Amino acid sequence: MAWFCSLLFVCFYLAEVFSFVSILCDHVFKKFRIGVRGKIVQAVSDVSVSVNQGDVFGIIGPNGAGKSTLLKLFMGFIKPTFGKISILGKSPDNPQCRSRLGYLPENPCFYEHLSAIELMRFSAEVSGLDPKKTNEEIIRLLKFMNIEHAGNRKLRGYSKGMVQRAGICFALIHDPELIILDEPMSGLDPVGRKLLVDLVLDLKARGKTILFCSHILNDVERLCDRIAIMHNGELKKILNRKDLIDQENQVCIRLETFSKELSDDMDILGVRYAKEGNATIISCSRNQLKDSVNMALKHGIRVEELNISTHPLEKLFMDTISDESV
Ligand SMILES: Nc1ncnc2c1ncn2[C@@H]1O[C@H](COP(=O)(O)OP(=O)(O)OP(=O)(O)O)[C@@H](O)[C@H]1O
Repeated sequence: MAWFCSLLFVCFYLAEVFSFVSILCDHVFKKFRIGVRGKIVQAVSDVSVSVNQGDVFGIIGPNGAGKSTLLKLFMGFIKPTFGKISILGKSPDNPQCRSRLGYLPENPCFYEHLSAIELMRFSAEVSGLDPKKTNEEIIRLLKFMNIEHAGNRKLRGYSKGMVQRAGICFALIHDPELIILDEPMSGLDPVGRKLLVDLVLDLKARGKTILFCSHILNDVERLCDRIAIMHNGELKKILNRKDLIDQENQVCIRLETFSKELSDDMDILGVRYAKEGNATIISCSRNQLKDSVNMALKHGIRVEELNISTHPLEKLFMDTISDESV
């Protein structure tokens, strides 16, 4: 087993060297000490994950799960108590790596006396972007996020959603390879959310790597190649598109009586039968639905309820965080 782990680790590093991996996080822990007695909060606990170049990777989890702390560790704003993080093949606090990163914090707090254009120009200069390209990008991004009419106005006069839009432009002005967004949908109206979805898809099409955390499962579901579920500082599960499709295919049928032929919970050819009070609950995939219902009707058993999974991520999320044994 030990040799297998070592081999896996070597493979991880080789992939990183050849730039297939944008983020590598290896057994990372982060503790905070709070209060005069130095009580310990374990914000991140033994998280190992890798994000491949060109992927859209989402992190979801309840409030206080450790999502923002993990993103701050990736950005190098705080250091892990234990474990190793590599961003674009370098340490997160390496300046060369910083200029290739774009970041939107959870609550953007910019100098309010600057306009959105001044803010973006500042970011572009710090990142060493060609001044000619800077002007083009400023216009393009302000237009894309639909705030070009307010580009010269001071940020102190912006609404929450406008600050968020300016923050997204700020994160992208230097055309970074890796974009880390903490709650990017926060404060955006439905039009703004749609713009952001289009923006993420455009960035993905251009080969960028995007990592974001969000509570809006709908957006996470439609954008991400992989989704990590965090709870109590731990990474409980990583889902891919196939997991979502499998879940979407799930059907739950409630029959009015418990079949006498079923002595206990049973699994027959992928169809699961369970007792719930006097009823039978059948869980199967959509293509088994017709046969399962026909069989019940043939035996004169009435179908009381039929549930077809329409929010696969929500279901997988709720199951994961309610199952403490995971
Ligand atoms: N600087 C800090 N000092 C002490 N505790 C902290 C600090 N930052 C985060 N924590 C604690 O770490 C835990 C994880 O916080 P974090 O902000 O990462 O959660 P989150 O998943 O982003 O939550 P939310 O969805 O509410 O934004 C929480 O218990 C929080 O109180």
